[in-house]
Amino acid sequence: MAAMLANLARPIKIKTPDSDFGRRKLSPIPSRTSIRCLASGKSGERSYTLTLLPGDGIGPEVVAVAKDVLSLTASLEGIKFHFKEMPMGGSALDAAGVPLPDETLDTAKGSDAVLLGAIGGYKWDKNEKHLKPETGLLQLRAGLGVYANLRPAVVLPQLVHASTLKKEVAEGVDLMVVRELTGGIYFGKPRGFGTNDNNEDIGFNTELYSASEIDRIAHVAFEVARKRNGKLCSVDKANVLEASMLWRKRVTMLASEYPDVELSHMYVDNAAMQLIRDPKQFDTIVTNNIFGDILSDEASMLTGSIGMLPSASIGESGPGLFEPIHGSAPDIAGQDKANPLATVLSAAMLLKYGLGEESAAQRIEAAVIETLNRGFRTGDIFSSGTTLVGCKRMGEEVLKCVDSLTPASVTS
Ligand SMILES: NC(=O)c1ccc[n+]([C@@H]2O[C@H](COP(=O)([O-])OP(=O)(O)OC[C@H]3O[C@@H](n4cnc5c(N)ncnc54)[C@H](O)[C@@H]3O)[C@@H](O)[C@H]2O)c1
Ligand SMILES: CC(C)[C@H](C(=O)O)[C@@H](O)C(=O)O
Ligand SMILES: [Mg+2]
Repeated sequence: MAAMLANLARPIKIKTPDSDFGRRKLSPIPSRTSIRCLASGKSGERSYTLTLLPGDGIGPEVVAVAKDVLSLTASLEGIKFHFKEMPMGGSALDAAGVPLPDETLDTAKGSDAVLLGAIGGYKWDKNEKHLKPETGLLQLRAGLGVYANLRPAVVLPQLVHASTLKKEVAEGVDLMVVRELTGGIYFGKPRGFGTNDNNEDIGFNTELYSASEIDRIAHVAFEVARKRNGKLCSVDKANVLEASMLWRKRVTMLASEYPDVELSHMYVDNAAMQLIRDPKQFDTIVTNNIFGDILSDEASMLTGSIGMLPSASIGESGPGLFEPIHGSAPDIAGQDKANPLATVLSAAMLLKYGLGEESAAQRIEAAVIETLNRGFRTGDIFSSGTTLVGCKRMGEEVLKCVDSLTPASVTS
């Protein structure tokens, strides 16, 4: 992680007429190039094993698009990918009886990076906890040790009209949610079911953080904020919860190591409100697992749709996990209606932060922008005057743009 943080990504500069990714510093996340080369001895070699976990619902639809985009990009950029597709979530439950088979975790651990679609669905909703697709996802995150989940929410000028917020509120939003991913109430013990003194059924979970868990996510957030606008807002519920009181104490303590970062604190209920009232007041937000889950879904709607938000999850070492923030969307699964762009942009994050392949990542980001410039929209981001397309067609249009970009039009 230290090497990764030392090698912070430069802002992306893409020479496409209407793109302003370059000005926006769209992906100010630490690059993992140096740590990867140190860890795998792969310096100079441009051949990678990628584990693909399509999952359930729209997962296979959006991962198929991202795989095609990765394959074409690789051939144009002189990279070799060896894809290993493994079962995960509900489809793994059906095939192997568990949501995360050992072979899936082992393959993921042994690869250079992991791309996940989404898991879950009505069929498995009533399963016992250990047999839920969602449990498999938590096991995957814990197994890979990816404690830092970076969820950028950027309102692209092409999609301002797709936002449910007024243009003047949404326009120019560019924030990063740094979500703690392997601790808190998702993992805290004790948890379970039981009965109380009145013999009434109870369910309980524990919001639990150790100082070291808070410190490591705070360091990531301070570093990310330092490379953005130097503003970090830590979101907690320190007026009520002990775990949040410790969170605030540790984050405040670490601030002295980052004098160039302006730290503020906000209670989560207020943060949820402020994100809608005036989202541009935020730059980098750091928060715990559950608040980050909720606030990032909220932030996604500033950008027009949850179908636009990618994410990168990283740990101290080993492969990163890259996934859209959305779920398996059972309401539209199998209908070719899903927006694949969040997964395509997650693939770009994989290239940039998982593999250090910046030029390839930029090619994909530029292709997404160009596809939007050409007016193609899935239903979730459709507005009048644009062309409504399905998931597959959107993928085909992105591929055309990947193919038509010349090295001269994609520079770092
Ligand atoms: N990381 C994951 O795999 C993940 C994340 C969230 C939810 N889930 C699971 O997904 C299932 C459904 O959960 P949910 O309905 O609360 O959340 P969801 O994100 O799947 O869907 C919420 C809404 O957003 C829409 N949507 C989501 N992604 C879209 C896309 N790419 N394009 C267009 N529209 C999109 C859906 O149609 C739905 O109306 C549940 O089983 C849940 O546990 C998984
Ligand atoms: C499916 C669920 C376990 C997951 C989470 O809560 O982390 C999802 O909502 C997400 O945001 O990736
Ligand atoms: Mg979520």
